[in-house]
Amino acid sequence: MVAMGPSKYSKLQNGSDVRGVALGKPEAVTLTANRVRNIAHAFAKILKQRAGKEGTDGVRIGVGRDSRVTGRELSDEAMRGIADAGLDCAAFDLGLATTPAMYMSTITEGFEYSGSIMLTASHLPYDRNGMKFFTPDGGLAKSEITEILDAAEKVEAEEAGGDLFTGPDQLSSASFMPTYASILRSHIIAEVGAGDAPLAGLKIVVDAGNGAGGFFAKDVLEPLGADVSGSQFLEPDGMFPNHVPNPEDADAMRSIQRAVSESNADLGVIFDTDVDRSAVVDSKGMAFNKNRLIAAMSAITLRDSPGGTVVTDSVTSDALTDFIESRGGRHLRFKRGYKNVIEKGKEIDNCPLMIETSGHGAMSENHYLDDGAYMAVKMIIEAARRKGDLAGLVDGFEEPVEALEKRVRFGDGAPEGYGTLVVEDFRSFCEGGDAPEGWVSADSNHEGWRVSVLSGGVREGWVLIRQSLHDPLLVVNAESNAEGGVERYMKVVEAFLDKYEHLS
Ligand SMILES: O=P(O)(O)OC[C@H]1O[C@H](O)[C@H](O)[C@@H](O)[C@@H]1O
Repeated sequence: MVAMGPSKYSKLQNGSDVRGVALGKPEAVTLTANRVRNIAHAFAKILKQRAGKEGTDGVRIGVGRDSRVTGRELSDEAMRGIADAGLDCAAFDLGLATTPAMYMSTITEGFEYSGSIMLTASHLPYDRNGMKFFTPDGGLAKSEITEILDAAEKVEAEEAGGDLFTGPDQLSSASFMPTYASILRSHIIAEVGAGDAPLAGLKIVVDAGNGAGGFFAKDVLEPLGADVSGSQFLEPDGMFPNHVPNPEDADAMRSIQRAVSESNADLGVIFDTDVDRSAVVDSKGMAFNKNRLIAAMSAITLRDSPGGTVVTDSVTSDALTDFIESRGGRHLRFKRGYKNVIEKGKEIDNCPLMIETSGHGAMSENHYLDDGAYMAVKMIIEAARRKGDLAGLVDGFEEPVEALEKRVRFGDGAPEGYGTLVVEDFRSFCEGGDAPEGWVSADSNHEGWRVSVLSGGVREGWVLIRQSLHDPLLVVNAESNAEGGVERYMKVVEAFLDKYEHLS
């Protein structure tokens, strides 16, 4: 008997998102227009079932997209798929939008959609696209995405995605981004407390990387008095001709640092394509991304929520823990994956901030929503209050001298659970006395295995080996406060990994 591989729909699942190739040779395209239509159809039907149970009538779903070249076509298909789910299903085209705004459209008065779909593949190349789903309860979980994809597969099998029900009343367009921008503006006005032009005198450069974030300069900052001249790549362009829209990317960060310096700005803000992530640069060019952004956001939130817990992903620096503790907080270094981080935070009393080094950051005060624009707003409010001095916010936080991330792929034939097996071995290696002197298991290990490297009894660095969340590979992270330290640790790791035949 031939074993069944994963279905074409289930292969589109990437954690709590749908992702695939949307452009290219037909045989390479996995996220076809037809599949998007069937997936949206399945989402609408699932919402309909839920609405039926709750005794409410009708399902209204908003559809937004980032600047990708395939965005409009796929959005049109998603709209049809929703309308085809029944006469009581209506689809609203929200046009160019951001991922967090799509969630906000489900809870904002006057819109209150039953659900929303965002077409985006975040920072991935121009030929990819994807789908994110929201209801008023938040972003859908991994298990719900599996449920939708299974149902979509059935829709395809039954060929039920025809034009049977689509009537003109079921397809409309609506404008939500101006409402969302006004929510952000009101927050800045209220928090800075300096009238209706609280950003007058501040020069802020925005880099939207040709994604969906251009509205932030024109509709949020400028109306509040900020000078946004010098902003760059605000025009949506799905070929992303300037740099990868990704605040984790070194070239992207250099680009905004250059823009801040050339235009003598007080601040720079950079977004990823769909604006669920952001980073900031101060007037001296200091980058607030990764650990430093977490430190800054921790300082802000712990001031307002004393003694709170900050949940982060697993690859954060030891110095970040020290910093959070120095501000009276507790650092829970959890797992990679923004959903993991946010869901963990929801379980904890007094957890104001859940944030990843990738730049996904959510706050309990903002619906536990990872919103890059909201995080930028928090940093801008702080900059306005402190007359631009963001460096003072992270006083005492030190970046490590060296840091490295290495991704080690599994070769063909690697058995199921290979990553877990290697990680378990690494744990035994560290705990069984085979590791070099000074390698001690870290206090908390929620994912993979992390060791602290001590030198003369003093913490010098750390190493973490973990299975990647989405890919068949191991990720090794190492940081050291000693020059040459990372190279030393990596020699140990490479010698350890050498014996595994399925690692390339
Ligand atoms: O495990 P990795 O391969 O490093 O990927 C993990 C990362 O994947 C995506 O980028 C998600 O948006 C992040 O939330 C997550 O942390």
